[in-house]
Amino acid sequence: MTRAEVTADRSTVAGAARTVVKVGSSSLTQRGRIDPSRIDALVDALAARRAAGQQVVLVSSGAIAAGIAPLGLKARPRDLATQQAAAGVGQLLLIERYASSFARHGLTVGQVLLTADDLHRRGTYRNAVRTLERLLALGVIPIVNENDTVATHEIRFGDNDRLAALVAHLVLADALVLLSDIDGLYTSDPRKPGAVLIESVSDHAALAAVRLAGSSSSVGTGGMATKLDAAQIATGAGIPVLLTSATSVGAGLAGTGGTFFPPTGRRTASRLFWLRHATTPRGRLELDAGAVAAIVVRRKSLLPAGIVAVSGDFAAGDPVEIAGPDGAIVARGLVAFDSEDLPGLLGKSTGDLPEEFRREAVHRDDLIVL
Ligand SMILES: Nc1ncnc2c1ncn2[C@@H]1O[C@H](COP(=O)(O)OP(=O)(O)O)[C@@H](O)[C@H]1O
Ligand SMILES: N[C@@H](CCC(=O)OP(=O)(O)O)C(=O)O
Repeated sequence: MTRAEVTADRSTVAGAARTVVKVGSSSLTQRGRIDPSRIDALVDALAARRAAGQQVVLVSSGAIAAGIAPLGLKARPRDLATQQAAAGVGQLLLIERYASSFARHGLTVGQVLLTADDLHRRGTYRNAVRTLERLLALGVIPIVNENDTVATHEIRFGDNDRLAALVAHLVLADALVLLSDIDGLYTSDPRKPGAVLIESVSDHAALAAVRLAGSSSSVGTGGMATKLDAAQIATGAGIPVLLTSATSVGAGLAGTGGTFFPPTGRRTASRLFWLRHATTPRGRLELDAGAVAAIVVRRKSLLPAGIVAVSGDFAAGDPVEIAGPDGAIVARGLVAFDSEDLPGLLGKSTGDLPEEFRREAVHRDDLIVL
């Protein structure tokens, strides 16, 4: 790609009518507390964007990190219950601070806390979309975080980089800007000599050569790997991504600096887009060859008759992976039965099923072929 083309692509970030901006814990907090000056600097840049008539959705981490000092803790807690308690304390302080900082610009904020389950279920997915759209229409800045006080390891989005990519898809954003404590992706650990900033990534396969280290901060969770996963999810949904430092947010929103990821796929409004990227399917269905052909080639629903084995512990509505006779994963879907009910139904044609179980195991509207 020539430099001129890269520049043209980057202009999509500057001109985006709707942008999702994600900021990490390390860029908002210091020594277990919110750093008000960093919040103000971020808010000033986002408010300037709004003043230019562009919409912004902020995905902000920092709930756990902001709760550390107020709880008298020395470091980020390791156990889930204390993390959840810290998030309960820190999220409130964070939103309070954002609200007063945006108020300096005459802007109102709205808190949106999501769990992965909210996006799995059709009803709550639509609610989330509707609420975000209405907040934006009302001129509010939505501030999204994972609902950490109830999210356990099994039901987490994984990290807020992934959450930001899914939110960008949810609101059909025109750009995703990931802000961190580093000014972009480097060829190797930027704390060591020899690392070079990568300006643009149009071929995700080429990233295999990049050496990724963990987070350099004591409060960040994912390091670079989760940012690259997020960039891949968003660009695959047609959304350009810019990865830059929170201190360069103004330049980043103007499309300069950082690492740019041009879109690789088409824009899609599919509710099931997230399913392709769901971190942890709750179970697995193994099919016979006929059932694989039915769902993959003929795009039919999956009936209990075509399932030969079930594993995992799941409830109706949960995401499961679907494998062929050779064990290869061919699809993902939202299963319509609890795991304890399915084994007794396998191989039976619909007419032979007890009346209360006479339905598809995975409806084709809830199925995504990989
Ligand atoms: N190849 C790399 N390029 C850039 N940063 C890297 C790389 N490998 C590891 N990192 C580290 O990843 C960190 C950012 O991740 P993290 O701390 O989780 O951020 P955040 O809290 O902003 O989400 C950087 O501070 C950097 O030290
Ligand atoms: N939801 C968590 C953030 C988890 C997370 O991904 O943090 P980070 O790596 O700083 O973006 C919190 O607010 O503490």
